[in-house]
Amino acid sequence: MSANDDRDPLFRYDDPVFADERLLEITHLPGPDRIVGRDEQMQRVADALNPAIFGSEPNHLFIFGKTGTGKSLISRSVTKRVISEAKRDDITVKYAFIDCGEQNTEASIVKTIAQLVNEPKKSGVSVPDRGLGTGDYYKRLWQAVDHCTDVTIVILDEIDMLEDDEVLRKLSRAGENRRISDSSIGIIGISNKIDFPDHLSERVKSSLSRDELVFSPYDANQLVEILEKRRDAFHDGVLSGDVIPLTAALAAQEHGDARKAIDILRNAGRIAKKQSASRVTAEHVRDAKEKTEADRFNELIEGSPQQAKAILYSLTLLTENSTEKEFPTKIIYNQYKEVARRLDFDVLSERRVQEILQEQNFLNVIQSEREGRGRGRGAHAKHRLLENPSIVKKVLLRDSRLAPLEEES
Ligand SMILES: Nc1ncnc2c1ncn2[C@@H]1O[C@H](COP(=O)(O)OP(=O)(O)OP(=O)(O)O)[C@@H](O)[C@H]1O
Repeated sequence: MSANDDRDPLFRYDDPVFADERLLEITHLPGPDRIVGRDEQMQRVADALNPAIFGSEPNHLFIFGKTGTGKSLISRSVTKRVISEAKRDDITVKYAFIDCGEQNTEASIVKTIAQLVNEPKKSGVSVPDRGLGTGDYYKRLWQAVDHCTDVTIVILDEIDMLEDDEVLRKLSRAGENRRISDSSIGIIGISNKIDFPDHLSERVKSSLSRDELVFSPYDANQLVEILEKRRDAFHDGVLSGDVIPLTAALAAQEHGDARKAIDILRNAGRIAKKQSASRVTAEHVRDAKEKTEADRFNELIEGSPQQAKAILYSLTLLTENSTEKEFPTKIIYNQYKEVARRLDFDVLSERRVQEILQEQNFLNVIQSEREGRGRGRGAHAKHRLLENPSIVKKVLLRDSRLAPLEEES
């Protein structure tokens, strides 16, 4: 009798494809021996954080680069190494990793850092989830930082999504302003937008001295190397010879994006497993690319209201049926009116549609550029999809309220 004979037959207990799928999950932090081609950037981050090892204030640092170029990986990896090195001299370094896309208000950022750092027995304070004003959360943060750590490293991912940059000024000047006396704080800000510092308020710009670092995209060879170092996520012999080079080539098409490469490889394995295939092949990789792009687009529009989806659908129809790529608001509006009627939606005003297009531009779903300058520029903007229309359409039609469009198309 085998070990699985008494298990519930409803489930599967073997995995013929993956040996350890977690190695391909986005939350997985690979060890230094699996990190490829980032020695120089790692050294620069280490230089900025170096004082923390002795309990002194690190230099603040902004890291820029396109998606999937290893910005958060290198920040987290070096921070962890700082923490363990400091520990050898009894220095406590803690870190808070915050995604400003999800938490963008001053109060929620301060609260989260305080909760991550705080040990109530040491600080004598608690940090409740709700019920305090921003000022009170700051007070508890200073208490927590002073009593529970020597150095706190705050990593702010997607820092350009911050609603108010005042939090940067307060965190960076906490020591100087005697908010904290026995501890210090270092900030690592991460962004895809290289011009982000230009948008900081003058107060923050002048008070936040920092180093800056740019991460360039990977080339296809580096992507191959990154994937090779995760090959052990699969059982021996499961990956066909062309799978890794093809995955790397597809991920390098727009820019060398390691996140996309790893996502495609993981999805290819999942598709193969679903089909009960014994090997992952080039065909699985191609299907996985489409799924990866659709999932990514889905993440971008997940929270969007149905009216916004109808507007995007209108832009998709225009894109599909024309050699043009960019369309003025007016044209999109005319198409939208027809789509809204077909869906039995209330028809929004042109001004509202313009606003929604601007929001989608902000979310990086579309790109909007004004034509000329001066007043009324909103109405004269031109918009284009940033994703392949067939993928956009597929994802939009996943929404059951938009599904009737599929039957008619
Ligand atoms: N040099 C590298 N070596 C090994 N794996 C890497 C490397 N760079 C990135 N990765 C992997 O690629 C994925 C994306 O990396 P990461 O999240 O650091 O990118 P990012 O630049 O912060 O992207 P985003 O702006 O989208 O957050 C992660 O799974 C990470 O482990």
